[in-house]
Amino acid sequence: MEPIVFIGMMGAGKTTVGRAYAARHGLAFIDSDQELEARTGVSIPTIFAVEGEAGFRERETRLLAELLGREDIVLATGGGVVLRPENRAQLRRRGIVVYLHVPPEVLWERLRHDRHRPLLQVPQPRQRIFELYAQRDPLYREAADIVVDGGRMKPAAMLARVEDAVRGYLSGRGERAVIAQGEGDA
Ligand SMILES: Nc1ncnc2c1ncn2[C@@H]1O[C@H](COP(=O)(O)OP(=O)(O)O)[C@@H](O)[C@H]1O
Ligand SMILES: O=C(O)C1=C[C@@H](OP(=O)(O)O)[C@@H](O)[C@H](O)C1
Ligand SMILES: [Mg+2]
Repeated sequence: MEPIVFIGMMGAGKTTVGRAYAARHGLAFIDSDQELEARTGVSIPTIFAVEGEAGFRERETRLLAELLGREDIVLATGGGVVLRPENRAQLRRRGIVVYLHVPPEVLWERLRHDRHRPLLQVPQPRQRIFELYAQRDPLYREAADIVVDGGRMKPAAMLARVEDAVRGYLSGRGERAVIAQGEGDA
């Protein structure tokens, strides 16, 4: 099966929910940012500091193309992966793409003390989240096969919604209904 790919804003729960989804379904989990950190040996903030956002985006695009070629993985992307049209096209071509949609005020509650996201190290981080949301929400919707709405819900509740949505999506694709049944029973 092609990769199940989580997209959405910083703090939407891509890493948290993606890892849990993979564990429940016996799939390998890869987080794009963690993979970049493992390969470069430095943190995401350090990549931004040394190469700028442009350097980070180059690495992100190359890695996305590579990982979308794999089978039977769950991929958590970084929030900015949809910025490049070529990435959106790749996502649409290959991958079951799940947009975790979380409103910006909830994202802010989760991220206000976070120091690991370089784009939020600005004087007005709350405003920045709202701006990024306004810019990116249409791009996530463009790239997604499935949109899952979340708000102030625990990761387990979000995971349950994702499982329902993916199962429904797969069962609408003919032969994949068999796979979806198996996953649902797991
Ligand atoms: N459903 C949720 N409810 C509350 N906190 C969450 C939820 N999902 C994730 N979090 C927390 O929000 C932060 C960001 O989650 P993360 O999975 O890293 O998001 P992303 O990878 O989309 O940026 C983490 O501290 C995580 O523990
Ligand atoms: O939104 C973004 O542009 C970014 C999101 C981060 O990932 P998360 O969405 O997992 O926080 C990480 O890729 C980098 O800091 C840039
Ligand atoms: Mg993440």
